[in-house]
Amino acid sequence: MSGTSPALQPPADALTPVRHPDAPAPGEPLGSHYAECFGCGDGRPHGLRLQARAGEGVSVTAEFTVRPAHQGAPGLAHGGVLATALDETLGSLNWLLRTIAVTGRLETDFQRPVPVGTTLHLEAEVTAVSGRKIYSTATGRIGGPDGPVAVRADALFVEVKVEHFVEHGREEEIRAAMDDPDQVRRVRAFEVNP
Ligand SMILES: CCCCCCCCCCCCCCCC(=O)SCCNC(=O)CCNC(=O)[C@H](O)C(C)(C)COP(=O)(O)OP(=O)(O)OC[C@H]1O[C@@H](n2cnc3c(N)ncnc32)[C@H](O)[C@@H]1OP(=O)(O)O
Repeated sequence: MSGTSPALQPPADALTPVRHPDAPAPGEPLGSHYAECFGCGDGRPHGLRLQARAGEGVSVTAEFTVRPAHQGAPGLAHGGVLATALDETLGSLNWLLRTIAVTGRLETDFQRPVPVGTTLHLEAEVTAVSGRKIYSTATGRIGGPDGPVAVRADALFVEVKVEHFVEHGREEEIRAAMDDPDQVRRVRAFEVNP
């Protein structure tokens, strides 16, 4: 069973998403937006280290291999970890729009169990934009990029200013992020708003 609540239905006057002219070319890796991010950073030993690549239009692909640290039931991925993989993949779409946005709502369907050692092949795309609201959808397949869907999600991201993080984040991490020597991450974090 899968379904989407009315909160995730774009309004009738929603716009078709437009890829930013400076977005990475299809196939290019997006890199990490923050080294300590549990989804995409390489600073967290048990993090997902998900690597997303730009696709056509406003879409991305990504892979995540389930490790023992990601178990819920014995030998199987924890559902919350799989939701994180979907959330991270969906969140990376905003880089193609050059928008900073946070997850407002994430609805996930778990359709097949995902064993440890499995690589989840993720695909996501923005379907509509309405003001600050960005509507998107994602699937995670197992057994290959064309394998059966194990998990899927629909989401609403809400555009925010960089002040969202400065106001709400802990000061020491904010300072460290601002001092990050990695130019790509700094650009993604601080220069995405026009
Ligand atoms: C210095 C260091 C910088 C670092 C720079 C890093 C940059 C790159 C970081 C990216 C990180 C990615 C990581 C993965 C993605 C996460 O996991 S993000 C983390 C999880 N999400 C959060 O923490 C968000 C927490 N929630 C909030 O902060 C606020 O509720 C929100 C979402 C910003 C919305 O609050 P708001 O700005 O006051 O907006 P609000 O007026 O309430 O809503 C705006 C519209 O959205 C709708 N809406 C809001 N929430 C919902 C909802 N839950 N359901 C349905 N509709 C909703 C409203 O109805 C409204 O619609 P309209 O009236 O315009 O039609």
